[in-house]
Amino acid sequence: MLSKNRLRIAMQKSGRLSDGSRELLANCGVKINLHTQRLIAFAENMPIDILRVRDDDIPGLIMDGVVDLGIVGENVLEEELLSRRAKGEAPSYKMLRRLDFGGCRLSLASPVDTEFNGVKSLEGARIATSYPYILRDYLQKQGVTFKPCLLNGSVEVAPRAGLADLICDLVSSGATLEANGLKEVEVIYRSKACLVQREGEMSPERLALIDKLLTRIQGVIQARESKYIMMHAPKDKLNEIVALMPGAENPTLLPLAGDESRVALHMVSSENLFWETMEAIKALGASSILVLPIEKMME
Ligand SMILES: Nc1ncnc2c1ncn2[C@@H]1O[C@H](COP(=O)(O)OP(=O)(O)OP(=O)(O)O)[C@@H](O)[C@H]1O
Ligand SMILES: O=P(O)(O)OC[C@H]1O[C@H](OP(=O)(O)OP(=O)(O)O)[C@H](O)[C@@H]1O
Ligand SMILES: [Mg+2]
Repeated sequence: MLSKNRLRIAMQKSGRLSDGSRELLANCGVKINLHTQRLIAFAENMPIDILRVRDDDIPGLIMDGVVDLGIVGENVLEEELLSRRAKGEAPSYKMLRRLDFGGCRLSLASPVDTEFNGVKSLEGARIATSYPYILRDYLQKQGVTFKPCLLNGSVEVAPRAGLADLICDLVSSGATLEANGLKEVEVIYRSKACLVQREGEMSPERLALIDKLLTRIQGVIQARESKYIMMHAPKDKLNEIVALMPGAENPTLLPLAGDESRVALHMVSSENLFWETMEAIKALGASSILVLPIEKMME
């Protein structure tokens, strides 16, 4: 039985978002044993219960106030929002933040051998999708009506099966489209995983716990996007070297024993350092360039 006093978080049980969701919570110091097939997991060190469900159910669980937080794709959240609005409901939730995984786009795709003459030419077309409301919202704004063909999975087979003229489905690398003889013709929605909170009353303790988690998530994501950079740099080229580093803060400079012309330079960069930048830094006379990952960060 779930306790009313513990924070409830819904995440995808198995699929594209489950590893990212589990890792994020683990990196935030939430200790959960998800190795078992249990659909409910209890954190050992914090008053948090995890509900492991189909991703499609997460927006509804948040909007109905069953869980306090959920980690879900923006695409699924938006579809549920539009679907409930179409039924005359007024669903609500709080978007706490976008996360750094689950990036994909919802796109229209047509068979490679057919010509695409723009969205306006789709009037009356049969389009297979699992996202009828997002698609309708997009096409309606362009004054286009279409015939939806609802499929919950394997949408890519619809044109070859003679069910539809085009599809509207999620794309990331584009490999699935290619394997099915389809080409992406229009992006209609860009999505990432996000952290969502239910509306409504919450105890001060629960709000404080959400706040703590959010601060930790910020630290985890910021650390993942940052690098610690160390090098030996010539003193007369310091400005040029620092200017090459993306998102650099003030560097720390330390003397190098037995070398008057160079210093040890340490700094945190808010982005990854590309090979090209490292080569340019080396060309300015720097050596022993190290780029290290950062585990945690707090400002
Ligand atoms: N190719 C992809 N690359 C990155 N993220 C993706 C990709 N496809 C989907 N996603 C994101 O991950 C979410 C979950 O995708 P997944 O394919 O695991 O869903 P599902 O098959 O509906 O799973 P479930 O069994 O939970 O209903 C999508 O709603 C989307 O936000
Ligand atoms: O552009 P790509 O990198 O090929 O990714 C796109 C595919 O990924 C998703 O399905 P997934 O593989 O998660 O399987 P599913 O159909 O079981 O949801 C999505 O529905 C596409 O089919
Ligand atoms: Mg699903």
